Amino acid sequence: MSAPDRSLIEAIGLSISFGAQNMRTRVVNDVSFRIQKGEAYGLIGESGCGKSTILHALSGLNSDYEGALVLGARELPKKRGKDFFRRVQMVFQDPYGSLHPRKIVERVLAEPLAIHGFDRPSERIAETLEAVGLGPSFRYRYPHELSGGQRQRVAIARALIIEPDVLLLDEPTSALDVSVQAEILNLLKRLRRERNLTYLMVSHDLAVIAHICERAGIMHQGRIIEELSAEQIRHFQAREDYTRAFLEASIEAVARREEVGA
Ligand SMILES: Nc1ncnc2c1ncn2[C@@H]1O[C@H](COP(=O)(O)OP(=O)(O)OP(=O)(O)O)[C@@H](O)[C@H]1O
Repeated sequence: MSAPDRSLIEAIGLSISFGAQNMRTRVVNDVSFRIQKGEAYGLIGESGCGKSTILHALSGLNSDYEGALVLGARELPKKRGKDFFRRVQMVFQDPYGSLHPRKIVERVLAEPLAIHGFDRPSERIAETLEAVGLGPSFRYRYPHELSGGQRQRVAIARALIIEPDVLLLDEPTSALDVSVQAEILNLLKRLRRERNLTYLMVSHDLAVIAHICERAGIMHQGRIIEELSAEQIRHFQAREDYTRAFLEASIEAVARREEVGA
């Protein structure tokens, strides 16, 4: 596959290890990929293959890595600055854990606006709630008054409200029921189109990746063993035996998802 011409995000020889000295284990091994501006790129593979570890390094949650991570042609410093967080926002898997239980939605959304010095907070909160499909009444609710899908919408609104360029999506639908997953995936698809966002999405679910992403890196034991387009995924056009077996094991899930229109 030819490399994208205008990459916004790039990982170059990324390696990540955990543990002290002689107990150190390398869980991400010399991983490189490029994501074009406006593209949705997926990282997929079995549990424990290193997907979330890559996302955590890129998001600034873990600065203990080797290799380079690049945003917009500039290598990112290990300690990310405020501007990085304005441009790159993360949405986590667990919508229950990621919202503070004692903060109403309005406060959840007002905080990033204040941190990054945005004007017109009240209008921005109303606009963003509407963009994620929540009416004005949600503004004054606590997380415990929301369903899992509604919480994930709030988490997406919190990420979007400061107008980032990039969303890092860590299994954003895997904690939700299948019908709700479909709604959130469709929302993410629409938001990317409307706002020209760039996505890096991690999932163990091939159907989710094939639905959202144009390309994906198939991971196995800390490495990207192959990159495929969504089209190649749908047609099982894999070079590596491991990828073919992985695709075949996921075929039913992809077919089911297409039936429900997610
Ligand atoms: N903070 C940590 N300390 C030690 N080991 C870790 C740490 N975080 C992750 N690991 C290990 O690194 C490996 C990769 O984990 P990672 O969470 O990136 O996998 P994953 O592909 O995202 O899988 P899953 O979908 O199950 O989260 C696993 O073996 C995990 O146990």
